[in-house]
Amino acid sequence: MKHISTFGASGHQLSELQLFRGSDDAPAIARRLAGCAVMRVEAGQPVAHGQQARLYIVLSGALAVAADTRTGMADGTVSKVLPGESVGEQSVLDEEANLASITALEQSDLLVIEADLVWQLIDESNALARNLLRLLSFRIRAANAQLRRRQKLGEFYRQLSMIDGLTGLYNRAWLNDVLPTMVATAHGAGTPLALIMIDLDHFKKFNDSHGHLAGDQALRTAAQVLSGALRPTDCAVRYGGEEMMVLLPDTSDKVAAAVAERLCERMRQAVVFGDMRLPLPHITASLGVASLQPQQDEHALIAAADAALYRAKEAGRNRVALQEQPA
Ligand SMILES: Nc1nc2c(ncn2[C@@H]2O[C@H](COP(=O)(O)OP(=O)(O)OP(=O)(O)O)[C@@H](O)[C@H]2O)c(=O)[nH]1
Repeated sequence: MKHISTFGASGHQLSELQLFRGSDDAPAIARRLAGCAVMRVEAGQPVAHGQQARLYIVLSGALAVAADTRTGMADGTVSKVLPGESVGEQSVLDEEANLASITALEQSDLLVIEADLVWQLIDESNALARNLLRLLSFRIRAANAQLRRRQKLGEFYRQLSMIDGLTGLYNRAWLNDVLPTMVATAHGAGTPLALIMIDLDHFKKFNDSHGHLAGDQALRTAAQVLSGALRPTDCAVRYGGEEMMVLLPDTSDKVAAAVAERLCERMRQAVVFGDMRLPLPHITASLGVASLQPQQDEHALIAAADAALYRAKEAGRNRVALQEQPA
């Protein structure tokens, strides 16, 4: 940055500077600014702002202001500051060194106003105070909008990490996150909670006979059967390889058993296409149903459904087994 002139000698007018628009006593303010430095900064060069808080007003050229790098808000957002616009007003107001990284996009001439003088001018000029408030309000709105965008993006990626890529069902991470709350809610409200564990039958054989890609397609088909057969409040999860799970909040054991029978039947009827012309053999599934018992936690609920599933396999597969009732 090179000192090339003062504002008074630069030929620029107060009316060019947005922050001073509408000033009641423009000549007096122009006189106060007359001795302020005009600095030249070459394209690509940083605007040195050091520890001293200063207000920079672009007289010609353009600056790029990158988002704050120290507070972790840096996300590649760059705003452009054009002639008449200012940068650094916030550092002047909160007396913090400027955290943004400012560089010249082209050769630029900048009016530099030291913090002390900015404060004196705020005391003297209502127009400057008003313009500053407007500018800050605009900046706060822009920052809020950016935060909201970032939150939405964060939520999007969070949800994405909870979805199984192959089937589109919720994954184990989602289950670990949500099931403890579902169990606590059911205990707290005294409402039932049912869980159905589903395992495709002889799936190893299916894979071995038709290939892993056909196996993947069968898993997708099974997931569609589950998603298509449930109420909006029910959730389907891919629990592991060919093991899936359905959570049925507020559902009695009798209703859950009926749902499991329906899923078993639809699974039997589902058609798996290896490609569009070639239907593969039907798949079947074994299902184990459990209902949340008093004092039971999520692990015990899963174990009960797993035990029922095991009995369904033992009894010949392609069927539903209910949890054993306490004697
Ligand atoms: N294609 C495909 N196969 C998978 C995937 N995840 C697990 N598997 C397969 O699922 C099969 C599960 O086999 P097993 O646990 O022996 O059970 P099974 O052959 O279904 O026999 P039963 O459960 O006793 O009826 C294994 O061959 C796994 O490789 C997957 O994402 N895609």
